[in-house]
Amino acid sequence: APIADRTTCQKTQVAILGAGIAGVTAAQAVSNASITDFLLIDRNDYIGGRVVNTDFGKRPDGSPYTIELGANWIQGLGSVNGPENPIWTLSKKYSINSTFSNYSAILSYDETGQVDYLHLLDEYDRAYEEVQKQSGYILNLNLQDTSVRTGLSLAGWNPQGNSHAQAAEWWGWDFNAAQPPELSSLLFGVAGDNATFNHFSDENFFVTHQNGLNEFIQLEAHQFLKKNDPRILLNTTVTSIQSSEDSVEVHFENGDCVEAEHVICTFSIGVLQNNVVEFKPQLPLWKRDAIQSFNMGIYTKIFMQFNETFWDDDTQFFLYADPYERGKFPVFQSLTGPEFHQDSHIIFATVAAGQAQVVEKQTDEETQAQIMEVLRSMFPDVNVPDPIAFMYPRWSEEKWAYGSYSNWPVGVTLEKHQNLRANVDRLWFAGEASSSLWFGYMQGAWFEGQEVGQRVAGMLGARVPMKNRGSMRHYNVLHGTSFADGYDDEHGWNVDTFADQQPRKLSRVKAATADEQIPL
Ligand SMILES: Cc1cc2nc3c(=O)[nH]c(=O)nc-3n(C[C@H](O)[C@H](O)[C@H](O)COP(=O)(O)OP(=O)(O)OC[C@H]3O[C@@H](n4cnc5c(N)ncnc54)[C@H](O)[C@@H]3O)c2cc1C
Repeated sequence: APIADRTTCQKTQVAILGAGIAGVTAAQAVSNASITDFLLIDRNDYIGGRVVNTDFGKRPDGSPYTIELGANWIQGLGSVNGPENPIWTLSKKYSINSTFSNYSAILSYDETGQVDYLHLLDEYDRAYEEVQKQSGYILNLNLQDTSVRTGLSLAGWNPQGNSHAQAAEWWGWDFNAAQPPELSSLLFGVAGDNATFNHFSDENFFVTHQNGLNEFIQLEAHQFLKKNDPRILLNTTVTSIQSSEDSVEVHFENGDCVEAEHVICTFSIGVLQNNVVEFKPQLPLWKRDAIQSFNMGIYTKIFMQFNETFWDDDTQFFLYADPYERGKFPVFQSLTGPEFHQDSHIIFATVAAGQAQVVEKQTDEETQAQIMEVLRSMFPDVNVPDPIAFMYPRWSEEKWAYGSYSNWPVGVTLEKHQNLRANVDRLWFAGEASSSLWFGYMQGAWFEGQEVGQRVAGMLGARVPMKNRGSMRHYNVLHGTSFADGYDDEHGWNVDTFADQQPRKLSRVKAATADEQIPL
């Protein structure tokens, strides 16, 4: 638009887009570097992003419980003299209530009722130990990555046609990854598991805090922000991000805009993949490729309150093997035990990936009817009543998330993932998905936000740790394992596969340039 038509944007040094964990830690790092001229912007009306709660059900006095719709566990806590998960540290600092998740307090079921197939969980674990070894070889010897499915098969684990084994596998893999083994990278899936559960520790604490888990993020934010601080802009939806050589303009749905020296974008990759925000000029190919290559998993908790507890209240988990569909209401988790919401008669089901997608498209009534059928088959000797409260979020449809959390797919290399992390000049990216070790977890968002906040502070002249100085590395071109002239008879390649019949072979000596990487 001609200069005269343009509204003048509010100027700031750093605009941080998204006030989830990554946005808050980025702002904190900027603030800790004595840079006070920044803005923290979010379309929601609260700080916390995917750490979000809601009121649910009723206590005897009529008041509701607080339940977590997003992150619920602090995963991998830390050991006495070893490193500690920063989320655990903060949860202790702010006295967030949580309870040890006892994964041995589990019973197994199928469509005929309670059936003990828990030995399959051990069998899966033994196969998974083999997969862990494969991951180590792949990393150390620079071997080609493959899927967790392939790794499990090579380790002798084949749940085909066995619904009990499929339930055990869902419990072992999908419950955390939010995607099935065939969609998960063996190398990075296992390494990510190790980063959380070996580097820190193998415990998970389930948060029951009645002010909501995101209280720790809000209290931490208010260590450096005042109450009603004008630097926080909530209810503000970003529609476009326009980069130029010496500044970045951020435009909002309400017509306002901000001009910043640096912008830190912490939107989920679901948001970035769905083009809700327009980038002008469009992001470079290496960045768009990385964004579109990563996976966003869906993980949905379906909450129910009954007027009685018809399940064993000493048991935390009820594993269900559906005879027809893998992952159909595979786990029910009781919250009525004394360490949770005692006598609340609340239980919730978890679904992930394709099953979550189906459930999120259905009405509450449809889903409730399906769940009741499952519960009545699991407890054939009990008169299972209908729930008195029922609700679940629709993560795949939330315009500010488009999914629950990321999962590393087969085919994304460390370099391609680095392209997801890297800045494009003055535009920086951070969030759980940009963490190569802790993608999918709150701690991933925490570490990435902090690093990028420090880098931006460093660009603005602040003293920051050496390792976080300057632009982030990116790769313009990512090479495959085969050269064009290797597509020959010896490899069964005896016709030309170019659509326009124009062979465009690159020679072995000439490296591809960014231009040549334009998709054919
Ligand atoms: C169902 C579920 C279960 C989970 N379980 C766990 C768990 O048990 N343990 C664990 O460690 N982690 C868990 N996670 C993952 C954890 O919640 C995330 O890793 C973490 O919260 C991500 O933080 P973030 O800052 O990267 O992103 P976000 O929290 O998504 O922050 C990004 C912010 O950007 C805002 N935004 C997006 N688009 C726009 C726009 N156009 N304009 C303005 N603002 C915008 C959003 O509103 C959001 O607040 C779970 C997540 C989900 C959804």
